[in-house]
Amino acid sequence: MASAFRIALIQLAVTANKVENLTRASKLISEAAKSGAKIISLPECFNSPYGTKYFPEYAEKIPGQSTESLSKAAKDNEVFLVGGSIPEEDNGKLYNTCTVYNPKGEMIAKHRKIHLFDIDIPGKFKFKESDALSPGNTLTVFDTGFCKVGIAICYDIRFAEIAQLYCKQGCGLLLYPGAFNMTTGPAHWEILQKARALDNQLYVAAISPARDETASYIAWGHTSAVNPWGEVIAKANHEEKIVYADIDLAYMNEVRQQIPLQHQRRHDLYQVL
Ligand SMILES: NC(=O)CC(=O)C(=O)O
Repeated sequence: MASAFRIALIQLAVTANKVENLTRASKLISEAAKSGAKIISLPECFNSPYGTKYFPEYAEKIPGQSTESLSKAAKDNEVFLVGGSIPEEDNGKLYNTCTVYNPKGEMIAKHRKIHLFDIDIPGKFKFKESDALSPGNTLTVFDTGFCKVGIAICYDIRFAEIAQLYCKQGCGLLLYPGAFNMTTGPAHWEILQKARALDNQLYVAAISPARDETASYIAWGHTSAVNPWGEVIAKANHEEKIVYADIDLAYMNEVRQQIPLQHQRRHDLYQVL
């Protein structure tokens, strides 16, 4: 399998119309596949506006309407597809869930957001995802043949240990469907991607919905990809856009040889268990 491949990150303009979101996502997935992308990702909450009041209304069982549409898009375009996330209903509980498909359209992974977004920045921004959602309890890595890919959702990017564990499990790429906002986005979105990429010397991408100034939660946008040297190699502004990034695992290995962090850890003194 090739050590260099293209990924596409779809900064989708999500609306309140679920069918419209699914149709538009499928169209952009086809466009990205035609441009040579082998792994394609949608943003967090790609089928619904982001907000605790929307989750119960848009929630679906898996499999359901949205995941059937993702499976078909992966199969029709013969790509690995990371389905951003959707509000999922299971046994009376709601989750923020990412499903992943192989080029045959088979679901190969399902990841529920582990850390719920409960923050309070007085006078600026408050959000309590746990008012509506329950947290997931598993970490998620899948293999593509190109490299192993680790998945986590949005707020999960702030927890460095997950990325470290994924690195230890052999991932070359971490994908974070996410929707930062106008307070934390400019402050932390890019620097967190750089931090996870540099700490672990791998590729990191974060995939946001496009910004909708009329929404109750205004997403920062700025879908981007960062290489193992900590450089932003591809980036959107805030409008709908497909962001392409070329992943080069030979380059990743070069960086790891030049600065051999992986072999220099003092596990005799410390260890993340
Ligand atoms: N929306 C999120 O889950 C996270 C976020 O916006 C932040 O960490 O900031």
